[in-house]
Amino acid sequence: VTTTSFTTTKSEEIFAQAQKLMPGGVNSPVRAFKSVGGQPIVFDRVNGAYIWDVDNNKYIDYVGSWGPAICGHAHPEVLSALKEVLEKGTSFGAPCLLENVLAEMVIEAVPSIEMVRFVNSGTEACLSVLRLMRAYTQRNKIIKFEGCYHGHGDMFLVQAGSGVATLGLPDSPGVPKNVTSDTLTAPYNDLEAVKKLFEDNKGEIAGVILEPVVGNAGFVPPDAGFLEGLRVITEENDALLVFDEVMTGFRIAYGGVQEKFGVTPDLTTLGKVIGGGLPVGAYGGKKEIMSMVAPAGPMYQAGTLSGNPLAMMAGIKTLELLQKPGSYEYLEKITNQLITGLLDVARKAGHQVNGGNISGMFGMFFSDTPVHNYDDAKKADTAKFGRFHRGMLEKGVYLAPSQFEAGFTSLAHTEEDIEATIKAAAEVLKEV
Ligand SMILES: Cc1ncc(COP(=O)(O)O)c(CN[C@@H](CN)CCC(=O)O)c1O
Repeated sequence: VTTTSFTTTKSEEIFAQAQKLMPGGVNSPVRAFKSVGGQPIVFDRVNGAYIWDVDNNKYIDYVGSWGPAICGHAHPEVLSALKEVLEKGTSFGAPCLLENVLAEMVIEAVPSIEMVRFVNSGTEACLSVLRLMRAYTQRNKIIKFEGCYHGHGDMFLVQAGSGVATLGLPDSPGVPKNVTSDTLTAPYNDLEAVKKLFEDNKGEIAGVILEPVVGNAGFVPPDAGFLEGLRVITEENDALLVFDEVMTGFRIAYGGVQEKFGVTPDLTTLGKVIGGGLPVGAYGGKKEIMSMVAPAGPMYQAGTLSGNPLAMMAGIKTLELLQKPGSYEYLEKITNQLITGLLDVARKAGHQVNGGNISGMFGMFFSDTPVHNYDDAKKADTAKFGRFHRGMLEKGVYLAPSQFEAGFTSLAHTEEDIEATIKAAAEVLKEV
């Protein structure tokens, strides 16, 4: 895909103005292109696998709004369902049937979820699940993994991935030490480190929370036995196992990583895909645990727009589309074709690269060692990644603007899109 004259005049104007109005000109840090350099692209519209920016450049999109656009942007069936719901109002602040419908679909799909609560973002889901972990076990400490990102809640901003890693931030200011003193960290894929933390903090750890396939340190899948090992260790210590499937839910498989890998956590967080592009998050798990959540139980959590009909309908239609036979086989096929092609042309151009995919989630590191954890990921050549990102952008391919993010495909991506992307990469990788 080549764009004749790649001009970003309007993007630059709008972004210059944005920087006067909003910190860094964005409403989420990773969008500012800080780690890849250069001018962020201001979107005008999206459709299917494509983006058009305000200068009318067209791109093949491998970010998909960071996951929600798994059926393709602005899917006609999602939009028409939303238009119908719109006629009846946007938010009730009261029970509505659509909440039951999406809840039933989520409970039906996700092995660990017997009962679910909807919220408005992945961050909210993770904040809530953290409180529930502590309320249920009456213990305060949690284990998270270096490079994993669970939203921007204070407790999680320790060795976090995603934007925190992208910007190379130390743990964020404004987070009191006494808040993060209960957050223990271990390297991803390191069961011995987890065992040691449990030994050193006997009876004090509420549970372990992780991205069961990491997307926020770049794409880092679990080593064989890692997830199974965590399930055993948490059971041995009467601690909870929590999968943060905000990114992987309904993407790695319809039932998430827990279905694909056959390891069932006690609690799960969801987001992105289940909102079909509207603000939704969710947390759920065993009825016995979820029954602690107000008003059924004493653990408080609430939200004005939680479960609103618009967001529920966007999620319902998205999951219906994903239920169509062959969806995940298609995602696996085109995404494996993509990453195999990218790694191949990169090696042919003399670069050391590692990467892979699981279903519609992929990643590539400019690194000569396979990446098993955050330390490995940080050894990657992020400067080269930045040059690669810019080169691909100018050829009409929009990749996640950070080495510490994953890539996402959709049911709307065609084999022609994949081939065009690989062709563009072959040209760019000769120069980076
Ligand atoms: C595993 C996982 N858990 C929680 C979150 C937080 O979800 P949100 O609050 O951004 O909806 C996320 C959000 N992911 C980032 C992308 N890496 C969102 C993009 C952004 O921060 O702008 C996540 O990946």
